[in-house]
Amino acid sequence: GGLSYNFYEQSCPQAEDIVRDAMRAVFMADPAAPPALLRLMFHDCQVQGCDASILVDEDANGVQITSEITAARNFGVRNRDSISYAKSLLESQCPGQVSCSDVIIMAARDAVAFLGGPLINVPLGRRDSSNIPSSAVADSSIPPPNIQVGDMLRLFAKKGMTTEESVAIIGAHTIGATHCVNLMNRLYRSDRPSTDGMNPAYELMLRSACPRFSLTPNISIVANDLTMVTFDNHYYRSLMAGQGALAIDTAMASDPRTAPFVARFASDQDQFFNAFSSAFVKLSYSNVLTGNQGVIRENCARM
Ligand code: HEM
Ligand SMILES: [Ca+2]
Ligand SMILES: [Ca+2]
Repeated sequence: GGLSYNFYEQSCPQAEDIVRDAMRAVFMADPAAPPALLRLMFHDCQVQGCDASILVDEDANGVQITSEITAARNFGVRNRDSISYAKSLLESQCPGQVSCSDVIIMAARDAVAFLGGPLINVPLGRRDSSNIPSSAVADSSIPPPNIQVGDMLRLFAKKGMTTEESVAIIGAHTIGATHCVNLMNRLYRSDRPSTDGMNPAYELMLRSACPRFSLTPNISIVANDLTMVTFDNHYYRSLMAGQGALAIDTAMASDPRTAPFVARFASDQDQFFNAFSSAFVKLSYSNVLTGNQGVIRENCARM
């Protein structure tokens, strides 16, 4: 698809090392940065493809625009500045060569490896979008926390993923956290089913972390699994115990299409890592611009 494993061999052979070193500094300073950067990649790739549209805040003349980041579904997305930091190092070494969209992919890859996950070899050569991004498209393209299993499988099948890979890619939730605002509906809506597979003790814990009349649902967070700073298979063991924070997490453990993979990943971390790695590469191929399409932005925030 126009991407290759040695894309920067001539134009910027040290590109991957520059990004890795920059990210190591970011990750050492802020343990919440790796999950943020992994989610940033998903939310970029999900909207118009992996084209760094999520980074744009200004048009070509430097005039502020309504950017994707203002979409409600992008609530909590952070660390766009870490991408710009790595990009500025690249610009000083190899000006005009490395796209912002490739930096997003490399940073997400490095985040997974930094927290103990697989080191994923990803093809490079993406180019950046040059059309004004839309927060409305972001809100309609990024899945809601209560997405049904069937819709989730269709979403990832469009990216060529098998059911196993779809279950694996959501294993990204083995790191990071969820803000209470994304849990209130699940915990307190009146038409909630009497059981949606959530463990009662875990539900009590969530309710005390996120009280119904909380004044700080945009600030309070709960861990996505018990090892939120380790990329491991604990997430799947939590799901089997009814301890998934989001409805889609819990649903994967009981749906007959996905449950066998949840169980397998819970007992075999290597299998999770292998399926996650191939799923990550497929995600990173979403609607990429290559060749003469798009541009290499100099400033990731400006068209
Ligand atoms: C059906 C698919 C998915 C849904 C509905 C979903 C939904 C969510 C929600 C609601 C949050 C909490 C955000 C917050 O409150 O701050 C979250 C967090 C997160 N998601 Fe997903 N997600 C999905 C798939 C993915 C995928 C494919 C990835 C990456 C490959 C991913 C990576 C993450 C990460 C790393 C976090 C933690 C972020 C942090 O701690 O800053 N998610 N997700
Ligand atoms: Ca995008
Ligand atoms: Ca974990």
